[in-house]
Amino acid sequence: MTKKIIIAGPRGKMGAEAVQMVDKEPSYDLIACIDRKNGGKSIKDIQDTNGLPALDVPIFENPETCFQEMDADVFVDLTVPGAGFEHTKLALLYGIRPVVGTSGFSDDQLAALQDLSMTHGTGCIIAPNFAVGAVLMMQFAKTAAKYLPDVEIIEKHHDQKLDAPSGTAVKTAAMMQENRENKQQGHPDEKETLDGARGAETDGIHIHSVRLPGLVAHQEVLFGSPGQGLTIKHDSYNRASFMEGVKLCIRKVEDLDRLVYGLENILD
Ligand SMILES: NC(=O)C1=CN([C@@H]2O[C@H](COP(=O)(O)OP(=O)(O)OC[C@H]3O[C@@H](n4cnc5c(N)ncnc54)[C@H](OP(=O)(O)O)[C@@H]3O)[C@@H](O)[C@H]2O)C=CC1
Ligand SMILES: O=C(O)C1=N[C@H](C(=O)O)C[C@H](O)C1
Repeated sequence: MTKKIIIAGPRGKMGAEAVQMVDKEPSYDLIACIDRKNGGKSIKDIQDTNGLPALDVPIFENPETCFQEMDADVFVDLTVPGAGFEHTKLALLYGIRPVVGTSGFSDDQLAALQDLSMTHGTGCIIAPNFAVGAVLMMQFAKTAAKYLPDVEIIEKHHDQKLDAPSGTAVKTAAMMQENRENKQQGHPDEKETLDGARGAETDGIHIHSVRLPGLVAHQEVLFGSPGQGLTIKHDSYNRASFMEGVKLCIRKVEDLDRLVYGLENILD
């Protein structure tokens, strides 16, 4: 059966990639987009932005009007945390299943969406990373953390990224923490002579964020123990790397009646 899809953020790097992917998939129908700057136009009016095709798909500025007027099955959000949170709440209220790639939600925002999804019995997937290789990296890191509790994360992204650390790094740390003994790393008396030298820290795990032009999305998880090291590394070289994961979420969200956080929970 054809899946009717709404995408928010179509002019963005990920949004434009998702519009192209949905357009090419015979069983998907892109019925609308949400874009705060182009309400009343259609995708063909803004074609060529990040390679958008000339599609006769209406654009809504107001997400609520879009969800009210368009009878969609799935809503895909690829925007920024503030707008993404509001969009996702509204989609759940209107019974449209959200697939959210937007990163940077707070724990409170995640908990609020979890509650809303549960209350309405409407499935929702929030995936910090849609690339299957990245999800495997996180799972391998989780396994390794049981045996090698000394670990640091280096994540590297393009220099247009708004949030740091990346959603992937935060999720990797949380997954490792499920398996890792609590541990103070480094010298107990260590001092930063330059603020931030040791990166950010969550549950004793340090995360270092690199932002450079030319990069897409890359992460290394470095484990150390006396006399040995282990590095688990993943690279996304382009945004097509995320699209199989988006498709998987669009397929799986239909069967859910609650929020799932992370692609690893729905991999076949
Ligand atoms: N889960 C995953 O696998 C991946 C997730 N991401 C995440 O997806 C999100 C988008 O990434 P990317 O495409 O690279 O980012 P871009 O900056 O290229 O695109 C973001 C889009 O969101 C729009 N936007 C910004 N602010 C608002 C707002 N307040 N309301 C509505 N729309 C807004 C922007 O439009 P405007 O011009 O109006 O600002 C733009 O079209 C990020 O959170 C990123 O971390 C990225 C890659 C993979
Ligand atoms: O902004 C990006 O580009 C990416 N964001 C996600 C994140 O914050 O982890 C996923 C991927 O790393 C690309």
